[in-house]
Amino acid sequence: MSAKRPAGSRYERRDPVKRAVILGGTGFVGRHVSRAFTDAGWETVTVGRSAAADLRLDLVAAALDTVAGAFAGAEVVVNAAGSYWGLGEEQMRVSLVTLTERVLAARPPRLVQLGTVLEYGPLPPGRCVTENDPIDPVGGYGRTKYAATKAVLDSGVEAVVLRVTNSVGPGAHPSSLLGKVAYALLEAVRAGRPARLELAPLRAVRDYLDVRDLAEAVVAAAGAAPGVVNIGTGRAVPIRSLVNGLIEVSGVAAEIVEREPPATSQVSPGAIAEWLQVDPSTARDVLGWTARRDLEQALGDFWRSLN
Ligand SMILES: O=c1ccn([C@@H]2O[C@H](COP(=O)(O)OP(=O)(O)O[C@H]3O[C@H](CO)[C@@H](O)[C@H](O)[C@H]3O)[C@@H](O)[C@H]2O)c(=O)[nH]1
Repeated sequence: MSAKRPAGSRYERRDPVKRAVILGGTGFVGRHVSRAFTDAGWETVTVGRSAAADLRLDLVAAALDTVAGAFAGAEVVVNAAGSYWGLGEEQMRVSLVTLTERVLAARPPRLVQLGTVLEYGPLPPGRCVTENDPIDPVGGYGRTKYAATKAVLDSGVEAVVLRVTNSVGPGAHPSSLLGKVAYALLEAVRAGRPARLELAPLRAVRDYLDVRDLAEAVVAAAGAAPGVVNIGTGRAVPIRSLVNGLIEVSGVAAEIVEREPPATSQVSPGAIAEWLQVDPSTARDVLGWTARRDLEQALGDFWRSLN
């Protein structure tokens, strides 16, 4: 370790600022990832299709040279890109797998790939999902995310794949369960009436993270040994309690109506996994990371971010 010099001295030498390129850096998770890197002293470049991105780029359509150019000067590239809400499996294949293949073809110096715990097969209630559990995704989302992970692991690019559980916090997607609830509550506030929340039966018990904890896991992964790491809290909570918690912080009078959706409708990417709890020990040992925020805060901050 070098000796400290007085600040402002002409001998002062700062470490060069490291650059992280965040693909999908204007999305729900990507925005928080970008913020966490900035907070940790990194320079960040967000890449995405929206005008809010530092670099506006469609990673599927752009020329490979252009994608490679986006990685210039980067120490690490984070892949948090790819839409999936409301998309069929074929469309998800393009938005998640083709996109990842193109990122790999552009040879990032180092990659943190955001995968999902839905890449594993369903586990019996009470069991924690570990990195050694069988890969047997049930839905189209889990299958396509796994195909993207496999492309990463087979590519020879130095990469950490994070298999992530559900997350909530400011900017949560309007199509997610908690997004739907929050926007319905907001509409009710604006209309000055109680909310009526029509939902598929709230049977699931899931491991939920504050998205800002997830973002810190990504920063920790930027310097970690290559491999696959599951990211979650290690605690499964009934999603009904999260819905009720959100209603409570909103202060809006609400009626929940639970109804089986038609067999043909896709409720959620992970509707099949009713029980989901992550074993957080690899994340702790390999990344030195543990979730530390509580969900009440995450729900409250999400609600306040909409007002
Ligand atoms: O009306 C509804 C809507 C959803 N759910 C359930 O609520 C949970 C959360 O659903 P949702 O917010 O739609 O997200 P998931 O399908 O769980 O997918 C999220 O969680 C995955 C990991 O767990 C991530 O990989 C995905 O990116 C992320 O969108 C799931 O168990 C759903 O079955 C209901 O019970 N009723």
